[in-house]
Amino acid sequence: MTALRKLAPRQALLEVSGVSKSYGGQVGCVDVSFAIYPGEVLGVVGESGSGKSTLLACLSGRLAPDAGAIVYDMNDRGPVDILSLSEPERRRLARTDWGIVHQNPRDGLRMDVSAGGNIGERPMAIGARHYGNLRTEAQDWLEKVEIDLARTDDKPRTFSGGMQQRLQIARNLVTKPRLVFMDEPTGGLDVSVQARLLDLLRGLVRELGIAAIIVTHDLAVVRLLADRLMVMQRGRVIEQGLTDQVLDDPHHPYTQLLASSVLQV
Ligand SMILES: Nc1ncnc2c1ncn2[C@@H]1O[C@H](COP(=O)(O)OP(=O)(O)OP(=O)(O)O)[C@@H](O)[C@H]1O
Repeated sequence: MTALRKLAPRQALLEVSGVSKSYGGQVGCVDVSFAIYPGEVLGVVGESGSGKSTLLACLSGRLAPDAGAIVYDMNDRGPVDILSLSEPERRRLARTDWGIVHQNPRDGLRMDVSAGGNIGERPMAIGARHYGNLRTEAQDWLEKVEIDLARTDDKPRTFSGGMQQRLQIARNLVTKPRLVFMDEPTGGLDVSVQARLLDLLRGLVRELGIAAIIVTHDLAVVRLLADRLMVMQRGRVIEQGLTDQVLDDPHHPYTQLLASSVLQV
């Protein structure tokens, strides 16, 4: 008789259950639950004020939710509720396993440190010391994000918005995090710059096998980048599923409106 091997259940990288956060009487997000697996890209869309940024801030440990659990599968410890971590532990996680790409690159870059220095900081924070290797690695990443190597020693404040955003991406990805949180990564950029940046992001995320949670109000961004999509309205998740399925066959009236407004453009 052939022995049937039992498949081990796949461990989620991040498992979120019942997360809620309000600001006084104001609803931030309500009872949000989902799981994300290694290498998967999850898009979170919704109109302004639907709770996307609140959710992202809770997930990345920048804001304490009022209720719920956020369990992250740590490399060295296995699944841990991030709310139970001490502040230094959470900071270490943010420097090693996670990346955070802010909408405004000024929030994610050190504007008074050179471009090369911005990239080298994360490897240094986890122990890299050899100057020559750090510079080579920084320049590899500048090339990956299409920034001229002649700008290695320039400060990011002398860069265009698109270059700053590409530098912020390099700074986050250099240590190959397992999970990257992105808040409107192409917001505030010209349409032509957005398209190039999206292409670049898609290539890097796929090449490195990184899981990502991307918050955006732009359906073109999720169409291009996200394997799965979660739609939020008034703080609640109203629909989630595979991106193409949700956008091509939306069930909730709000998602139908969202999908049809894109088609009409
Ligand atoms: N610091 C705060 N104090 C009070 N209310 C807040 C605060 N931050 C967010 N809110 C409220 O929480 C709700 C969700 O806001 P949030 O910023 O998470 O939405 P969003 O979907 O990210 O919006 P946007 O796309 O405009 O950034 C909104 O009603 C907002 O007014």
